[in-house]
Amino acid sequence: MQIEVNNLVVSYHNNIALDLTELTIPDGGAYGIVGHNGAGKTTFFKSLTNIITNYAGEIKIDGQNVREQPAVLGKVGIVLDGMSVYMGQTGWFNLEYFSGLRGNFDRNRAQELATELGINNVLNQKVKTYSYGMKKKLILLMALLHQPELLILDEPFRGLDLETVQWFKAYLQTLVEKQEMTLLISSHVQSDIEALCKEVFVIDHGQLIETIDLAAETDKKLRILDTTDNVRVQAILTDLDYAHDVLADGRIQLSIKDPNWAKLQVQMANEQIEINEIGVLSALNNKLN
Ligand SMILES: Nc1ncnc2c1ncn2[C@@H]1O[C@H](COP(=O)(O)OP(=O)(O)OP(=O)(O)O)[C@@H](O)[C@H]1O
Repeated sequence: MQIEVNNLVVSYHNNIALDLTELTIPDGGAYGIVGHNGAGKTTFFKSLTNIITNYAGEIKIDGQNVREQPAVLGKVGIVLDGMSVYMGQTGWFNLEYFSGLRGNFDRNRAQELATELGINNVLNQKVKTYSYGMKKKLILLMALLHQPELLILDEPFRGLDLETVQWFKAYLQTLVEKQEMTLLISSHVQSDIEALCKEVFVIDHGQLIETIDLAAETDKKLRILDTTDNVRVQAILTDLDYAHDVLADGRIQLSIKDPNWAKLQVQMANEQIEINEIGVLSALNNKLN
């Protein structure tokens, strides 16, 4: 589902929390919304889904104005961090109750998804007996029940164990690739965003400050190089006419796609310069936390 935002301004008590002049998110694929704490990510997600409606400007999903034609949100699933469910009721009760709000409940589909998510055996228990991860999976299940064409996930991995996060990422990738879902996801963890998203929108103080094409970044194969003699390596790079940058801490940023990469390695070996570290440089560095 395509999202179009025009002149969106959201304020809390006269303080502007979000001010997006223009933002278009194409249909299909996974997109990251990143930014420091308080940047406006959750506010953006809430506005997209009519949880917040008191704003100036316009939001369209698949050409429908969400405030005026909220039916379009029937195809949208959202999981906000800290979303609440009825803790004193069972998982089944919550699934039926929240599905009922949308008008129908497909028990078989719920059962299938619960099995995939590994929470089928706890659905008869009260939610207050669930672990944090189980509760999060229950909320995800609610969002997936209606086969959303757009899934919005706010910090979906926070508090989950590594194994669950890995499973969850693979599951989301399948949804995006095989079911052509559009995924909008926020996370403060760089590797999560890099693993899933092809494009990332960076929000700062409520404004869109940058759009990063992660696929193109990966193609450039930019690396951070740290060696036993970075000063000498810089001189070699200059001699080789090898495009590079030097970071404040002396490490060197270069592309291993450069035709001189092999020559550099030979020269370093000849001069007995060793590589301490060669890490991936991401355009996302320092933009998430
Ligand atoms: N209900 C509210 N009342 C008043 N101010 C709010 C409210 N919700 C959010 N804000 C303010 O709006 C701004 C944006 O908050 P928002 O929760 O959208 O940020 P965020 O990018 O999701 O942050 P985080 O990464 O910490 O979750 C912040 O300055 C926050 O303090």
